[in-house]
Amino acid sequence: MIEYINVSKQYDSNKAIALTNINLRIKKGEFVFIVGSSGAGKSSLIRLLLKEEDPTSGKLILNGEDITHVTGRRVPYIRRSLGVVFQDFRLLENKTVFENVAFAMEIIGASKKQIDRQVPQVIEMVGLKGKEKDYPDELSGGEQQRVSIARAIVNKPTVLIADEPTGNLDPETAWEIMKVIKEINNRGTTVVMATHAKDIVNFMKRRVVALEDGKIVRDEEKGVYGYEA
Ligand SMILES: Nc1ncnc2c1ncn2[C@@H]1O[C@H](COP(=O)(O)OP(=O)(O)OP(=O)(O)O)[C@@H](O)[C@H]1O
Repeated sequence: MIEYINVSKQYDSNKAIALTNINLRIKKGEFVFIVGSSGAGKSSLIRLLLKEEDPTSGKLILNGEDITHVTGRRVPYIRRSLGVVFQDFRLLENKTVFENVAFAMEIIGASKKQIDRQVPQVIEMVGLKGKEKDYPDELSGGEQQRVSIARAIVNKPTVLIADEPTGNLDPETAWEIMKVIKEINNRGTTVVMATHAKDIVNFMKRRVVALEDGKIVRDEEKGVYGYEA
């Protein structure tokens, strides 16, 4: 469902190559950790999938569609099948928990009826029932990340992409967030998670793809973090 075929990315012709000949196939329902030191290319790999950047060469397939080069108008439709969670939550501070999640549905033109049905469901799923009317600044970091996860999954994406989702959280809260992400994966959503969280990767025993200097140096079915940091 996600396929990188010989993908390379160079941001600037006089700069180093961020990704070199990436061949990676991720099946529906898989849980994949992307690991590697800072600058190894994890975020670049994700940005290509989100169509924030085009590959310099190679081919990128998502759900059977060639998305290597797509025109601007098609990009929002591609993004609908991708839910994204970032390290820094990126919530709208002037909107409540409910409104933050509802906004993701409003953007794609969902009806009020659909919103009123789906938003409470995902808010409950991420464990925030009772917090619907709270604003982000009234929530803990872990709770804010739960809101951002609810927002990412409310439109039922086929893939959840998480770029360092536990990076701003203490270890205990990080585990709580991982439980939520794991549950989303158990319900059938593919998860691609870039992370430096060694303990989490080692405990989960999921597929691990390791990048170094823009190249895949390891791809293991039940992998470990494999670095000391
Ligand atoms: N917008 C950009 N313009 C130019 N070069 C970039 C850009 N984004 C990333 N790079 C370069 O591409 C390489 C890979 O960076 P990338 O951000 O993908 O690494 P990363 O593994 O996600 O790192 P981190 O763990 O710090 O987030 C680095 O050499 C970086 O300097």
